[in-house]
Amino acid sequence: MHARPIAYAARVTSHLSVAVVGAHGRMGRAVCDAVDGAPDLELVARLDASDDVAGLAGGPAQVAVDFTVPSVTEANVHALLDAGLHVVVGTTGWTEESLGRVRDHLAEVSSGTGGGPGVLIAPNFALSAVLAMTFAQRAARFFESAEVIELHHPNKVDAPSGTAMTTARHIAAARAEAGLGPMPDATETQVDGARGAVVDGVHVHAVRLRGLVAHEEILLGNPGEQLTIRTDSFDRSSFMPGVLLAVREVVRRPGLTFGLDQVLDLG
Ligand SMILES: NC(=O)C1=CN([C@@H]2O[C@H](COP(=O)(O)OP(=O)(O)OC[C@H]3O[C@@H](n4cnc5c(N)ncnc54)[C@H](O)[C@@H]3O)[C@@H](O)[C@H]2O)C=CC1
Ligand SMILES: O=C(O)C1=N[C@H](C(=O)O)C[C@H](O)C1
Repeated sequence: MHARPIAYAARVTSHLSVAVVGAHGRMGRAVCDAVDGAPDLELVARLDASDDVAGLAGGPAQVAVDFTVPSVTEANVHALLDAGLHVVVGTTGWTEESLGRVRDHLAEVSSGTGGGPGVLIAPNFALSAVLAMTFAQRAARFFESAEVIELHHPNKVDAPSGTAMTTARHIAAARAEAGLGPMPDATETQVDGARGAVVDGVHVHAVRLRGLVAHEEILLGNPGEQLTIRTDSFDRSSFMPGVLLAVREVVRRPGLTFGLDQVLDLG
Protein backbone atom coordinates (compact mmCIF):
# COMPACT_ATOMS: atom_id res chain seq x y z
CA MET A 1 0.00 0.00 0.00
CA HIS A 2 1.33 3.45 -0.87
CA ALA A 3 1.93 5.62 2.20
CA ARG A 4 0.55 9.14 2.36
CA PRO A 5 3.15 11.67 3.52
CA ILE A 6 2.95 12.28 7.26
CA ALA A 7 3.37 15.76 8.71
CA TYR A 8 6.35 15.41 11.01
CA ALA A 9 7.42 18.10 13.42
CA ALA A 10 10.52 19.78 12.05
CA ARG A 11 12.61 19.48 15.22
CA VAL A 12 13.70 16.01 16.31
CA THR A 13 15.59 15.81 19.57
CA SER A 14 17.12 13.07 21.69
CA HIS A 15 13.79 12.79 23.51
CA LEU A 16 11.61 9.75 23.06
CA SER A 17 9.69 10.50 19.87
CA VAL A 18 5.98 9.71 19.84
CA ALA A 19 3.36 9.39 17.10
CA VAL A 20 -0.31 9.47 18.09
CA VAL A 21 -2.73 7.39 15.99
CA GLY A 22 -6.35 8.50 16.35
CA ALA A 23 -5.04 11.97 17.07
CA HIS A 24 -8.31 13.74 16.24
CA GLY A 25 -10.37 11.69 18.70
CA ARG A 26 -11.28 12.45 22.31
CA MET A 27 -8.38 10.42 23.72
CA GLY A 28 -5.99 11.17 20.86
CA ARG A 29 -6.29 14.92 21.40
CA ALA A 30 -5.67 14.54 25.15
CA VAL A 31 -2.66 12.27 24.50
CA CYS A 32 -1.16 14.79 22.03
CA ASP A 33 -1.44 17.53 24.66
CA ALA A 34 0.02 15.28 27.38
CA VAL A 35 2.98 14.21 25.21
CA ASP A 36 3.53 17.83 24.17
CA GLY A 37 3.68 18.83 27.83
CA ALA A 38 6.08 16.07 28.92
CA PRO A 39 9.69 17.29 29.11
CA ASP A 40 11.18 13.94 28.06
CA LEU A 41 8.82 13.21 25.14
CA GLU A 42 8.53 14.72 21.67
CA LEU A 43 5.30 14.61 19.67
CA VAL A 44 6.44 13.99 16.09
CA ALA A 45 3.31 12.87 14.25
CA ARG A 46 -0.49 13.04 14.56
CA LEU A 47 -2.34 10.48 12.42
CA ASP A 48 -6.01 9.84 12.00
CA ALA A 49 -8.31 7.82 9.74
CA SER A 50 -7.08 9.20 6.39
CA ASP A 51 -3.40 8.55 7.16
CA ASP A 52 -1.45 5.35 6.51
CA VAL A 53 0.50 4.29 9.61
CA ALA A 54 3.00 2.49 7.34
CA GLY A 55 4.22 5.98 6.40
CA LEU A 56 5.85 6.19 9.83
CA ALA A 57 8.55 3.71 8.70
CA GLY A 58 11.95 5.37 8.58
CA GLY A 59 10.67 8.51 10.31
CA PRO A 60 11.62 9.84 13.71
CA ALA A 61 8.83 8.21 15.74
CA GLN A 62 10.00 5.52 18.15
CA VAL A 63 6.71 4.86 19.92
CA ALA A 64 3.17 4.99 18.50
CA VAL A 65 0.15 5.43 20.76
CA ASP A 66 -3.10 4.02 19.31
CA PHE A 67 -6.48 5.33 20.49
CA THR A 68 -8.65 4.51 17.48
CA VAL A 69 -11.59 2.10 17.14
CA PRO A 70 -11.85 -1.62 17.91
CA SER A 71 -12.26 -2.54 14.21
CA VAL A 72 -8.86 -1.13 13.15
CA THR A 73 -6.58 -1.28 16.17
CA GLU A 74 -5.17 -4.78 15.54
CA ALA A 75 -4.27 -3.95 11.92
CA ASN A 76 -2.63 -0.74 13.14
CA VAL A 77 -0.49 -2.64 15.65
CA HIS A 78 0.77 -5.08 12.98
CA ALA A 79 1.51 -2.21 10.57
CA LEU A 80 3.28 -0.23 13.29
CA LEU A 81 5.44 -3.23 14.20
CA ASP A 82 6.29 -3.63 10.50
CA ALA A 83 7.23 0.07 10.50
CA GLY A 84 9.69 -0.61 13.33
CA LEU A 85 7.91 1.13 16.21
CA HIS A 86 7.08 0.22 19.79
CA VAL A 87 3.33 0.46 20.35
CA VAL A 88 1.12 1.56 23.24
CA VAL A 89 -2.57 0.72 22.78
CA GLY A 90 -5.58 2.02 24.70
CA THR A 91 -8.18 1.00 22.12
CA THR A 92 -10.64 -1.69 23.18
CA GLY A 93 -11.82 -4.85 21.41
CA TRP A 94 -8.90 -7.19 22.08
CA THR A 95 -9.48 -10.94 22.40
CA GLU A 96 -7.21 -13.86 23.32
CA GLU A 97 -6.99 -14.58 19.57
CA SER A 98 -5.96 -11.06 18.50
CA LEU A 99 -3.50 -10.83 21.41
CA GLY A 100 -2.05 -14.17 20.27
CA ARG A 101 -1.51 -12.82 16.75
CA VAL A 102 0.39 -9.84 18.19
CA ARG A 103 2.52 -12.21 20.30
CA ASP A 104 3.32 -14.24 17.17
CA HIS A 105 4.25 -11.09 15.23
CA LEU A 106 6.50 -9.93 18.08
CA ALA A 107 8.21 -13.32 18.15
CA GLU A 108 8.90 -13.01 14.39
CA VAL A 109 10.48 -9.56 14.67
CA SER A 110 12.30 -10.01 17.99
CA SER A 111 16.10 -10.05 17.90
CA GLY A 112 16.32 -13.47 19.57
CA THR A 113 18.60 -12.08 22.27
CA GLY A 114 15.83 -10.76 24.46
CA GLY A 115 15.57 -7.50 22.52
CA GLY A 116 13.02 -6.29 20.01
CA PRO A 117 9.94 -4.12 19.99
CA GLY A 118 7.41 -3.83 22.76
CA VAL A 119 3.62 -3.63 22.61
CA LEU A 120 1.77 -2.49 25.72
CA ILE A 121 -2.01 -2.84 25.59
CA ALA A 122 -4.06 -1.59 28.52
CA PRO A 123 -7.85 -1.66 28.77
CA ASN A 124 -7.67 1.29 31.15
CA PHE A 125 -4.81 3.70 31.95
CA ALA A 126 -6.48 5.40 34.94
CA LEU A 127 -4.85 4.42 38.24
CA SER A 128 -8.21 4.12 40.02
CA ALA A 129 -9.47 1.70 37.36
CA VAL A 130 -6.28 -0.37 37.42
CA LEU A 131 -6.55 -0.64 41.20
CA ALA A 132 -10.28 -1.46 41.03
CA MET A 133 -9.57 -4.35 38.63
CA THR A 134 -6.76 -5.59 40.88
CA PHE A 135 -8.84 -5.36 44.06
CA ALA A 136 -11.78 -7.11 42.38
CA GLN A 137 -9.56 -9.96 41.27
CA ARG A 138 -8.16 -10.33 44.80
CA ALA A 139 -11.59 -10.18 46.46
CA ALA A 140 -13.42 -12.46 44.03
CA ARG A 141 -12.59 -15.77 45.68
CA PHE A 142 -14.17 -14.65 48.98
CA PHE A 143 -17.68 -13.97 47.58
CA GLU A 144 -20.55 -16.12 46.33
CA SER A 145 -21.74 -13.49 43.85
CA ALA A 146 -20.00 -10.92 41.65
CA GLU A 147 -21.41 -8.63 38.96
CA VAL A 148 -19.90 -5.72 37.02
CA ILE A 149 -21.66 -2.49 36.03
CA GLU A 150 -19.86 -0.15 33.62
CA LEU A 151 -21.18 3.35 32.98
CA HIS A 152 -19.98 5.54 30.09
CA HIS A 153 -20.68 8.57 27.89
CA PRO A 154 -23.22 7.80 25.14
CA ASN A 155 -20.68 8.37 22.32
CA LYS A 156 -18.83 5.19 23.23
CA VAL A 157 -19.05 2.74 20.31
CA ASP A 158 -18.47 -0.56 22.12
CA ALA A 159 -20.12 -2.47 24.95
CA PRO A 160 -19.28 -3.91 27.35
CA SER A 161 -16.27 -1.69 27.95
CA GLY A 162 -12.81 -3.19 27.63
CA THR A 163 -12.30 -2.53 31.32
CA ALA A 164 -15.48 -4.43 32.25
CA MET A 165 -14.52 -7.35 29.98
CA THR A 166 -11.11 -7.56 31.64
CA THR A 167 -12.58 -7.19 35.14
CA ALA A 168 -15.06 -10.00 34.48
CA ARG A 169 -12.38 -12.27 33.04
CA HIS A 170 -10.14 -11.66 36.08
CA ILE A 171 -13.01 -12.35 38.48
CA ALA A 172 -13.86 -15.56 36.62
CA ALA A 173 -10.22 -16.69 36.66
CA ALA A 174 -9.92 -16.03 40.40
CA ARG A 175 -13.16 -17.92 41.09
CA ALA A 176 -12.05 -20.87 38.97
CA GLU A 177 -8.67 -20.97 40.70
CA ALA A 178 -10.44 -21.00 44.09
CA GLY A 179 -12.72 -23.81 42.94
CA LEU A 180 -15.92 -21.74 43.16
CA GLY A 181 -18.88 -22.95 41.13
CA PRO A 182 -21.53 -20.92 39.29
CA MET A 183 -23.06 -17.96 41.13
CA PRO A 184 -26.51 -18.30 42.69
CA ASP A 185 -29.22 -17.00 40.33
CA ALA A 186 -32.81 -18.26 40.21
CA THR A 187 -34.04 -15.52 37.86
CA GLU A 188 -36.10 -16.43 34.81
CA THR A 189 -35.89 -13.28 32.68
CA GLN A 190 -39.05 -11.79 31.13
CA VAL A 191 -37.13 -9.66 28.63
CA ASP A 192 -33.97 -10.61 26.71
CA GLY A 193 -30.90 -8.87 28.09
CA ALA A 194 -32.43 -8.04 31.46
CA ARG A 195 -29.52 -9.68 33.26
CA GLY A 196 -26.91 -8.04 31.05
CA ALA A 197 -24.14 -9.76 29.10
CA VAL A 198 -22.34 -12.79 30.48
CA VAL A 199 -18.53 -12.77 30.25
CA ASP A 200 -16.92 -16.01 31.41
CA GLY A 201 -19.92 -16.59 33.68
CA VAL A 202 -19.89 -13.07 35.16
CA HIS A 203 -22.86 -10.76 34.45
CA VAL A 204 -21.81 -7.39 33.01
CA HIS A 205 -24.21 -4.44 32.65
CA ALA A 206 -23.57 -1.40 30.43
CA VAL A 207 -25.07 2.04 31.11
CA ARG A 208 -24.75 4.88 28.53
CA LEU A 209 -25.67 8.24 30.02
CA ARG A 210 -25.10 11.86 28.95
CA GLY A 211 -22.77 13.54 31.44
CA LEU A 212 -20.71 10.45 32.26
CA VAL A 213 -17.10 9.83 31.19
CA ALA A 214 -15.93 6.37 32.35
CA HIS A 215 -17.06 4.57 35.51
CA GLU A 216 -17.27 1.03 36.84
CA GLU A 217 -18.76 -0.70 39.87
CA ILE A 218 -17.90 -4.21 40.92
CA LEU A 219 -20.47 -5.70 43.29
CA LEU A 220 -19.41 -8.68 45.41
CA GLY A 221 -22.01 -10.35 47.62
CA ASN A 222 -22.22 -12.88 50.45
CA PRO A 223 -25.10 -13.69 52.81
CA GLY A 224 -25.71 -10.49 54.81
CA GLU A 225 -22.89 -8.41 53.28
CA GLN A 226 -21.68 -6.64 50.14
CA LEU A 227 -18.40 -5.17 48.96
CA THR A 228 -18.64 -2.44 46.32
CA ILE A 229 -15.51 -1.39 44.43
CA ARG A 230 -16.04 1.74 42.33
CA THR A 231 -13.81 3.72 39.99
CA ASP A 232 -14.76 7.05 38.39
CA SER A 233 -12.90 8.85 35.63
CA PHE A 234 -14.54 12.29 35.66
CA ASP A 235 -12.12 13.62 33.05
CA ARG A 236 -9.78 12.16 30.41
CA SER A 237 -6.85 13.72 32.29
CA SER A 238 -7.19 10.65 34.57
CA PHE A 239 -5.76 8.44 31.80
CA MET A 240 -2.75 10.60 30.92
CA PRO A 241 -0.20 9.67 33.65
CA GLY A 242 -0.77 6.01 32.78
CA VAL A 243 -0.39 6.62 29.04
CA LEU A 244 2.87 8.55 29.55
CA LEU A 245 4.17 5.83 31.89
CA ALA A 246 3.35 3.22 29.22
CA VAL A 247 5.22 5.22 26.54
CA ARG A 248 8.32 5.36 28.74
CA GLU A 249 8.08 1.67 29.73
CA VAL A 250 7.26 0.05 26.39
CA VAL A 251 10.71 0.80 24.93
CA ARG A 252 12.34 -1.33 27.62
CA ARG A 253 9.81 -4.18 27.63
CA PRO A 254 10.21 -6.34 24.54
CA GLY A 255 7.20 -8.50 23.72
CA LEU A 256 3.56 -8.07 24.73
CA THR A 257 2.54 -6.49 28.03
CA PHE A 258 -1.20 -6.56 28.76
CA GLY A 259 -2.48 -4.25 31.49
CA LEU A 260 -0.91 -1.27 33.22
CA ASP A 261 -0.85 -3.30 36.46
CA GLN A 262 2.10 -5.17 34.89
CA VAL A 263 4.30 -2.05 35.07
CA LEU A 264 3.11 -0.79 38.45
CA ASP A 265 4.51 -2.17 41.69
CA LEU A 266 1.20 -3.32 43.17
CA GLY A 267 2.78 -5.74 45.68
N1 LIG B 1 -7.34 2.37 27.70
C1 LIG B 1 -7.89 3.48 28.19
O1 LIG B 1 -7.53 3.98 29.27
C2 LIG B 1 -8.96 4.16 27.40
C3 LIG B 1 -9.41 3.56 26.25
N2 LIG B 1 -10.33 4.19 25.48
C4 LIG B 1 -10.63 3.53 24.23
O2 LIG B 1 -9.92 4.24 23.21
C5 LIG B 1 -10.63 4.17 21.98
C6 LIG B 1 -10.86 5.58 21.44
O3 LIG B 1 -11.71 6.28 22.29
P1 LIG B 1 -12.12 7.79 21.97
O4 LIG B 1 -10.92 8.63 21.80
O5 LIG B 1 -13.14 8.16 22.96
O6 LIG B 1 -12.82 7.61 20.53
P2 LIG B 1 -13.02 8.69 19.37
O7 LIG B 1 -14.11 8.16 18.51
O8 LIG B 1 -13.16 10.05 19.97
O9 LIG B 1 -11.64 8.67 18.57
C7 LIG B 1 -11.25 7.66 17.70
C8 LIG B 1 -10.39 8.29 16.62
O10 LIG B 1 -9.82 7.26 15.84
C9 LIG B 1 -9.85 7.71 14.49
N3 LIG B 1 -9.70 6.57 13.59
C10 LIG B 1 -10.63 5.71 13.11
N4 LIG B 1 -10.08 4.83 12.29
C11 LIG B 1 -8.76 5.12 12.22
C12 LIG B 1 -7.66 4.55 11.53
N5 LIG B 1 -7.80 3.50 10.72
N6 LIG B 1 -6.42 5.10 11.71
C13 LIG B 1 -6.26 6.16 12.52
N7 LIG B 1 -7.27 6.75 13.19
C14 LIG B 1 -8.51 6.23 13.06
C15 LIG B 1 -11.20 8.42 14.37
O11 LIG B 1 -11.24 9.25 13.21
C16 LIG B 1 -11.19 9.20 15.65
O12 LIG B 1 -10.54 10.45 15.52
C17 LIG B 1 -11.92 3.39 22.29
O13 LIG B 1 -11.73 2.03 21.99
C18 LIG B 1 -12.07 3.57 23.79
O14 LIG B 1 -12.82 2.55 24.38
C19 LIG B 1 -10.87 5.39 25.83
C20 LIG B 1 -10.50 6.00 26.99
C21 LIG B 1 -9.51 5.43 27.87
O1 LIG C 1 -14.57 4.61 25.55
C1 LIG C 1 -14.18 5.09 26.65
O2 LIG C 1 -14.45 6.23 27.01
C2 LIG C 1 -13.39 4.23 27.54
N1 LIG C 1 -12.98 3.08 27.09
C3 LIG C 1 -12.20 2.12 27.79
C4 LIG C 1 -13.00 0.87 28.04
O3 LIG C 1 -13.82 0.49 27.17
O4 LIG C 1 -12.82 0.22 29.07
C5 LIG C 1 -11.57 2.70 29.04
C6 LIG C 1 -12.46 3.65 29.78
O5 LIG C 1 -13.50 2.93 30.36
C7 LIG C 1 -12.98 4.73 28.86
